[in-house]
Amino acid sequence: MTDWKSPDNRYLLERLLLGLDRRIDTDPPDEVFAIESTNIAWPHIKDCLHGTLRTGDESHCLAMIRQLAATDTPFMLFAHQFGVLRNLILGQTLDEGAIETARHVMQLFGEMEESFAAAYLEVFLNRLGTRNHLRLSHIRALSDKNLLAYFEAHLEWMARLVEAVSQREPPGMPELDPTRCEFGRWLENDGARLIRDRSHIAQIRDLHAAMHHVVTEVGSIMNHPRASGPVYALLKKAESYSLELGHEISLLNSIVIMSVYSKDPLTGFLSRRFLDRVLVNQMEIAKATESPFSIIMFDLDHFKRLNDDHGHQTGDLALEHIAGIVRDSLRQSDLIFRYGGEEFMLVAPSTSLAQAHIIAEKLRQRIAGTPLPYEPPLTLTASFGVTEIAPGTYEVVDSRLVHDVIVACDGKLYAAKNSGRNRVL
Ligand SMILES: Nc1nc2c(ncn2[C@@H]2O[C@H](COP(=O)(O)OP(=O)(O)OP(=O)(O)O)[C@@H](O)[C@H]2O)c(=O)[nH]1
Repeated sequence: MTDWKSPDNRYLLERLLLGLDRRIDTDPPDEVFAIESTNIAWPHIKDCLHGTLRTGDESHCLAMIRQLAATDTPFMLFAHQFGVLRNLILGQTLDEGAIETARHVMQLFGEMEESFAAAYLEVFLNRLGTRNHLRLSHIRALSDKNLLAYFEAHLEWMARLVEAVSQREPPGMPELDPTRCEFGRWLENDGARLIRDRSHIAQIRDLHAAMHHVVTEVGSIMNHPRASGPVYALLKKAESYSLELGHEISLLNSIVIMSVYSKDPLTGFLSRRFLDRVLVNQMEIAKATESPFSIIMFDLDHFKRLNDDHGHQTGDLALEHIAGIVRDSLRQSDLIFRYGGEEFMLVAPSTSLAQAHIIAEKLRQRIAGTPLPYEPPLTLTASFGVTEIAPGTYEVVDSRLVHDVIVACDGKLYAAKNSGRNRVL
């Protein structure tokens, strides 16, 4: 293997780079114009290369690479511009008819790129390890893990992966067979029984298998001489699959909560005593899966009047009627609590504010558009408050945070009542 840092090679590259600079000043090729006008990293790449070639010290280049990695700038952007630079130099060398030199330059650029990609991968692995550790700590903090125990097992699997790749040790890789890791075994057995929707389970299996496939690829190439760039790209993909998996497991977890925790007998909704625990858990899950969730509080309008005019029994019928509409309108993974007499709280995992507004608006319309079968039919309406809980907005999950979130949502509901009822705020 040639060494691009040897004095001879540095001299050759520097000479070619200076030649290119002269040409750029007098007769700039189109690629340079396009890339200079669209990207600010281009001069930095050239400057740091000049510096490295002159002194043999690549620390300036590595600092730039680490800076790119630390700000999550895709390596591809760097690699692309580095490739443009290489092609310009190659083109110039070929124009001069120096075919052997061109071949040599190709090899040197390949080595330089690998050295930069390795530095980039190292920073990425450190950051991935830290992120994964943080996700694990949020899952470990859960009071009722239920299915999230499998996400915890999966995150431990990810931690082994990061360790094995950092050490470049294929034997240290976690279980690669998607049906034999802890999550995979659960998915094949109890998971398949829990998820009644066949297409949903097929989707989760595919996602899980795709992640294993990507990681198997990492294991097979990581010790190849130019693997850092592809390993980085594959791991980035594996991390995004991993988060998606966490998201799916958290939705399944809600199904377990809805089927196991005790319910209010009239509406069949979860009783309020579990609310704080569920919200604390949901906040940790949101942190671990890096996805927001939303809560919707809603309250029937003028319910006292309905009780007063038609009797308490009719009031009870109305509550059952509303419960039926709500149940028919929601996902299996949404958690619904009876918060007070005629007040409800919906906890919608992995749901943004905009999505939650759509859900609330749909509920509002269905409630107002489906009169209680009575003689004559009674039109009911409800008012809604919606709040999003984004994982980036809090550090510590505690009862105070839960309290603040409920107060914020209740405030919206109160405002909806005050601004005329039968609306979503
Ligand atoms: N039938 C019945 N009524 C209930 C139940 N729980 C609470 N209520 C009644 O719901 C009514 C709620 O009244 P308010 O809090 O004044 O609210 P509202 O009349 O709906 O007025 P707004 O919320 O301001 O629109 C009270 O009369 C409660 O007695 C229940 O389980 N069954």
